Amino acid sequence: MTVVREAFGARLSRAVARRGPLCAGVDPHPELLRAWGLTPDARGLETFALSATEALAEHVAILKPQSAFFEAYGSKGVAVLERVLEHARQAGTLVLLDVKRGDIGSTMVAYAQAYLGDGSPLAADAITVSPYLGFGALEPALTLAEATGRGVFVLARTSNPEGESLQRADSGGRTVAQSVVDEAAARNAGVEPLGGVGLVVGATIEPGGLDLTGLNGPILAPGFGAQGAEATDLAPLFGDSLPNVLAASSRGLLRQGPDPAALRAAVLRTQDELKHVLR
Ligand SMILES: O=C(O)c1cc(=O)[nH]c(=O)n1[C@@H]1O[C@H](COP(=O)(O)O)[C@@H](O)[C@H]1O
Repeated sequence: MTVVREAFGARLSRAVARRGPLCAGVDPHPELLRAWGLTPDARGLETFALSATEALAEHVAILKPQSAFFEAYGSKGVAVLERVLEHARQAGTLVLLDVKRGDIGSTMVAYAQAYLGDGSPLAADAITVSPYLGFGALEPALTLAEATGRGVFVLARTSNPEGESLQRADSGGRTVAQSVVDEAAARNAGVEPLGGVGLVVGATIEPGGLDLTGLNGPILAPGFGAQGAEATDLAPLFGDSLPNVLAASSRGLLRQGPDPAALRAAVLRTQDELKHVLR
């Protein structure tokens, strides 16, 4: 049964208005577990991920657990991820599950059901998807997300240097990345206050080369913090689209733990920096 839920764009806009545009990543790297005095095993993962979620969730609009760090511990790790999703829900935070899925359409149906289907144990408010098997192959995820009030964030220009040669390649007079932007913009046209098809554009990339003006959707900007991007990089990069940007940071925040007060202080500090830039 599909639960009728308000559209993702509306839910996200409200959350950002209330808590600011920071997306806190929950990336349980083994070295972070060790730095928190935990063993890099399923038990350490559980303590790390649940403590981080508890400390961060109430203070940010959206939380982004990175699935791979949970999958690495097999079924026990996935069970912890399910608990993170539940905890975040209870804290009233939206969850963007970072799984970067993208497959042929018939398989995409199954991925969509797993992460965007009502009643699925791993259902989140939104997921990251890769369009590099073709934007059209994402259709099952886009359709189910829209039907269930969920969102997707499509990789356009990623924060890693290796992405550039593929994403900036020419695709009939525009870059491949721009073609992804244009497809997402077409899906979001006319939706108020914001469409549910977001993009991922790394905060580390050079400004220019991507026209985001017609997107009418959220833009996740990872690379903030540990990968070197700073709040002051956002305005030159995103220009008029700045109000739709979610700055994402994982290790930059998590390295401040395990003290919950220190984690919260890092969130508040980062939100303050963003506030100055985004106004
Ligand atoms: O989709 C993502 O979240 C993502 C896209 C991208 O282009 N670059 C990128 O770093 N990410 C993710 O964002 C997070 C960045 O982590 P930190 O570098 O620790 O802040 C990781 O979970 C990455 O997988």
